Amino acid sequence: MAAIIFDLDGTLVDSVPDIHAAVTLMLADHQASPMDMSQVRSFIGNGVPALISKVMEARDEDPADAKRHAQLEATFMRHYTAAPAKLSQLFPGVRKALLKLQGAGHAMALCTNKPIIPARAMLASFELENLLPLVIGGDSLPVRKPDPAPLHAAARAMGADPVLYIGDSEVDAEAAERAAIPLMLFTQGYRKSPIAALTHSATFDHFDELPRLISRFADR
Ligand SMILES: O=C(O)COP(=O)(O)O
Ligand SMILES: [Mg+2]
Repeated sequence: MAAIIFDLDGTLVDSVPDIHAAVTLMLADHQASPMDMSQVRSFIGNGVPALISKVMEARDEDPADAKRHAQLEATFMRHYTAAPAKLSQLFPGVRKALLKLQGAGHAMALCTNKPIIPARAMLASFELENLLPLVIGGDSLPVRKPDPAPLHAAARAMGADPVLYIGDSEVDAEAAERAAIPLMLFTQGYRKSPIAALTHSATFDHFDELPRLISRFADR
């Protein structure tokens, strides 16, 4: 029975609204004007330090200014951990699909570049913590996706074979390829490239399709 690893932002949860809200509060605290939601969405995928660097670049600040970067990151995290799941929503069908997969006996884990504290808080808000008890966050290991190590760590912890990965982005495709784990690409997330540009084993547009897709894939 295949074990399944899920990405979080842009895969299970449309999390941009809360990330955008925390960026807006961070910018306000540092006397800067807000940024629109679509720009913030394009900065998501490589974790919080990369998000802060991209915000700095967009504002003609030098992301290599470590002191300024650390200040902004601390401000962002203060706002974000206070409300990681106030405006965000699960993508349609996520809960039903996870319940179905759990019922079918699949071991499941979360592997996200989001720091572990807001990642766990988000799972709790959506009452998914029992479905995804194992969480590898962006700060759980010295490296994050697209390094394959977080996927390997999740796979090892579940101790099951084969393993499938469900994600939405360029980062997920690269991590899966480097980990030699098949990726099922959710097409409605935060990907910036065309589907064909990303290495994947299957695609799906709605979580209602996922349980059948996984059982067909595992039966091959
Ligand atoms: O925090 C990010 O930038 C992305 O998070 P994800 O790995 O859950 O998509
Ligand atoms: Mg993602």
